[in-house]
Amino acid sequence: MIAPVFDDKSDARCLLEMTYGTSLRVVSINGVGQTLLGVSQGDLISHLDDARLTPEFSARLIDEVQSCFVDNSTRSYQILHQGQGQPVRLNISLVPVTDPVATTYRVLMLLREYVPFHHFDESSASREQMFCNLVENSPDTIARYDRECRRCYANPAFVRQSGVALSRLIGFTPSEVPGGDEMKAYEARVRSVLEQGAEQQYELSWLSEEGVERCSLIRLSPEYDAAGQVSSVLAVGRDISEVDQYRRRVHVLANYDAVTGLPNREMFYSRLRQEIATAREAHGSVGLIILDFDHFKVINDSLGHVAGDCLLREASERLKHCLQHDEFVARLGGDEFAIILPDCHERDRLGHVPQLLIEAFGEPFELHEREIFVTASIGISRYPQDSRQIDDLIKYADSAMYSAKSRGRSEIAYYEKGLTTGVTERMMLEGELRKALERNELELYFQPKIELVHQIIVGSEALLRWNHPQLGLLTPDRFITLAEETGLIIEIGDWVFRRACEVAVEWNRDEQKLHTVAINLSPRQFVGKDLVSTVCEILEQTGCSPRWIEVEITESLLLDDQPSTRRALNKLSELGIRIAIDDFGTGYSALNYLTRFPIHILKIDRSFIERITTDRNCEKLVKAIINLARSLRMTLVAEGVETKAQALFLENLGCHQVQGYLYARPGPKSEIEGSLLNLASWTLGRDYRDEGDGE
Ligand SMILES: Nc1nc2c(ncn2[C@@H]2O[C@H](COP(=O)(O)O[C@H]3[C@@H](O)[C@H](n4cnc5c(=O)[nH]c(N)nc54)O[C@@H]3COP(=O)(O)O)[C@@H](O)[C@H]2O)c(=O)[nH]1
Repeated sequence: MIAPVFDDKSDARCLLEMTYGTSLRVVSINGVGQTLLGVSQGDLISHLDDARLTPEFSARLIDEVQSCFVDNSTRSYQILHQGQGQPVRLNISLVPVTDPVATTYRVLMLLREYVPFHHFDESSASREQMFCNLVENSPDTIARYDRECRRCYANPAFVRQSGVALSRLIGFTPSEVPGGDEMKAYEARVRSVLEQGAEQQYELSWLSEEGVERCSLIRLSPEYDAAGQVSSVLAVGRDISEVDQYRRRVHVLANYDAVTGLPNREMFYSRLRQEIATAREAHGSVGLIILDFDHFKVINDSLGHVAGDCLLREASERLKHCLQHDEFVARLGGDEFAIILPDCHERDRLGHVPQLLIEAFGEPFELHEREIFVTASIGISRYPQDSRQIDDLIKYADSAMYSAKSRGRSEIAYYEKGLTTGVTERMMLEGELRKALERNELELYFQPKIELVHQIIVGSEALLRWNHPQLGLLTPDRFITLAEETGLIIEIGDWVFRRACEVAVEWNRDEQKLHTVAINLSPRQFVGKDLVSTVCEILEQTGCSPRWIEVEITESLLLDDQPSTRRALNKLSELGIRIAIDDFGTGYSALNYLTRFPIHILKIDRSFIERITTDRNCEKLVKAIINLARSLRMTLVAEGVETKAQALFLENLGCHQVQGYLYARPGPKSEIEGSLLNLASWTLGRDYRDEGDGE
């Protein structure tokens, strides 16, 4: 390693060798060294006594080298040397060079002419001035730290950036002034450069006095004294705050969701990978939860995307509150969230957290000054019980979530073998639903509606069925959401409307016997395509009177006072079509829409009817709904009446119409026609509104 150091042409260098601790010889001397000493290489390749050096020079050198040898340390001294002309004062440093050969000891001699300040010539003085200007005017911060890591120089840029007076900076270490944890770490780095003598780069971040985050990229270069020892560290820092902010922004965009601020899918994957690796090493477990809102699309379509985003943000906050510090929640996209529970087994978090999450949705969400109830379905998979593979765990939690959805709202499902076939089925159904219309596989079933006072059939609800070639008869819960999500509901909805009108025409041939057919409309049918034009076209083509038709919509459609929805409903009402609110009483607590929209019928949800004879609160609620309907002069229909007791109860409370298995299950047209004949009730259906308040 001596050669490159020794060949350096800028310094005078000479390699000395001492044998057996006494005899000293010159091994080599570079050109600068020869000039400075006024000797040639040939003169010196001998014992020093023979060389053309003064006896004082040689004696002092031998003395100093022996001292080096004794404690194997660096020595520095000054000596007057009589060269070829004027005597020169030399600064000499002796640096021991470890030599593997035990009998010889080598020392590197560095020679530098001592130049007192007044001997500087004009050019070196102006050069000094130039460097001084550069340093003092540099936009980069420049500081020097001594061996104790105390600042011994700071340029104006440094003073400006630190916001601390120069007098407070000089003589202090970074951890003393300005101080703080970041500065402690920085000081440790400066000290390591002082110890190891190797250049390093360091990114220093701190908060400015104005509370703004700043960042500097600092090059820490060791500086050596004449003895070759690191005497100080020069720290040149460039302000990269702007770059840092841009870098952070990119990091946020790449790893966080813009709507909720939660980690996104990418970050979720890397966190899950990390947790599984930790669990693998520690023989631990990880729980994965996938949570999806129920009917979010309907809310989004009916209330608009701004409200949808508000809901996502509020829900994210609620989810975060259910979790402990080491648990993790991410938004995967749409209304799908993922939660990672490390060590879930030990702490039984998997038994607890899903329930907390469901409860978090128990309170209504306030959107545009309205209260909206939203529920969520939850699917769970576990590492390592269900799988050791990340992709499998995600797939399994997803299948469990779909299984929860198929059971209804607010459900929790753990992954079980065989569930994945559910997801495959969903994908398969999507492809086949597209062809179902062409293949004539869709069919309308009908369920009669009975007027309670006279016990006569006044109409039927059209309920869609899919005669699937392999899976048999499918009810809407298997495919309506899918149709809504894929947009197929528009085409299917048109088909339903047309078919229902055709049947209404048949069942109302005898003008004396009014039989209304109720058609379910999805909120998606109100978005985009002109629903009213389609309805008018179908009515005209089928010859159906609007009086024979009712449309059933859900409350969610009315919550956002969309002008287009209001216009469509007003036009349908003006045509003579009656409008019913389906599943009334579930989900939404804002009722003022009842006065703003043309609503004619309220259908009380069957969950209330189910408990009406056993639950006092339920009874009170149904009574209140009946009174509300009466005061608004609306027809009231109770859904899901299964027992005579329920029917009697409803009749006593003054409910107008009922529908349920007690009278008839939904069936194909021909079957319903049979029961209609049997009931011999093709008499004139009566409208409570036409009769006043019906009291
Ligand atoms: N957009 C469209 N939605 C539709 C269409 N056809 C149906 N639907 C929606 O699917 C929901 C479920 O329908 P279905 O599975 O047919 O269930 C109906 C009845 O079978 C059931 N019902 C009726 N009486 C009883 C009973 O006594 N007990 C009991 N457990 N269930 C009963 O209720 C459903 C009818 O209820 P409702 O519509 O609320 O009046 C259906 O609710 C529609 O939302 C379509 O063409 N387009």
